[in-house]
Amino acid sequence: MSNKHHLELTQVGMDFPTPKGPFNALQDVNLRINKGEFISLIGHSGCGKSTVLNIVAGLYKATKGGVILDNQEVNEPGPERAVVFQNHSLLPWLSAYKNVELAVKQTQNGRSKKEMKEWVEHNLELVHMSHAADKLPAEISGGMKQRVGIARALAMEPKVLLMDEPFGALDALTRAHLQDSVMEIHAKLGNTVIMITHDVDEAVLLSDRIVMMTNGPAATIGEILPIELARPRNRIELADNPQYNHYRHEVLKFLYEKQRKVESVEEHRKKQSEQKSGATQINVA
Ligand SMILES: Nc1ncnc2c1ncn2[C@@H]1O[C@H](COP(=O)(O)OP(=O)(O)OP(=O)(O)O)[C@@H](O)[C@H]1O
Repeated sequence: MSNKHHLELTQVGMDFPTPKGPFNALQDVNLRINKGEFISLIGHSGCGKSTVLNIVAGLYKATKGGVILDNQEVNEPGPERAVVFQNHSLLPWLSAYKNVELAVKQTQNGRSKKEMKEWVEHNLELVHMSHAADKLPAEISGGMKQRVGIARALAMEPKVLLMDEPFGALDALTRAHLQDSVMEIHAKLGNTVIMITHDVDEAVLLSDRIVMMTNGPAATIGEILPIELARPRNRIELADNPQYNHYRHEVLKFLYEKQRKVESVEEHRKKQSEQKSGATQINVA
């Protein structure tokens, strides 16, 4: 069997059951991702980005098509696909160290006590959180909690790191620091990453390719923009780089000309609450 592509989404479609009948959120989503690629998903609120991510995570089952990771069909959540959500989701009664340790214990890691300690410490070090290893989530800032969430995901040694607006709730400066850390970690570990973002600069700075989604219903991939900027990337140098600005412009053009959102935020929220009525809650920006 061919192993050319590491992660493949083929003809993925998703219908959600609603009181008014099935709602076709996604249609014909096709994407081939290579090992080590950093992919951003961008598109207007409600287009289906989280649905795509949740299908890759194995949290949702596509109603059409499917996902293959290293020649194996994805049918359920697994430690080889770790997820980082916008709201860290750390266990509040466990220290940063214990939160990471618990995640590692859930994988079949076969580490001795000493190796486990070294591994947890190593992952906290990667996200620059060694100094706060013994703090509870309530004792650290939002940015620090997000760092621990990333350490926890990385410590599981996932083949694919899935991030749903990981920096969405952070102030601009903290966000910039975390983006730099994620770029550093990606350069070091070479994980495959899929990240949802609403931030055009973040998408251009971090990605190898930006996947731009059309508005729903029946949302799909509208365009894919390869970002051919040399790494390591420096945000200050890139601010004056014409190629960087060209990429930014392409994404903005897609979002605000080609896929201009006609629906107001109010209409979107109303529609969402009607559709869900008791279904799983998702984050709305
Ligand atoms: N469990 C569900 N039941 C019914 N409809 C749903 C469900 N989950 C999502 N939807 C609908 O599917 C569409 C895509 O939702 P999704 O959350 O994937 O969008 P998104 O692009 O991630 O949005 P945002 O950027 O606001 O987080 C929306 O119209 C949403 O209302």
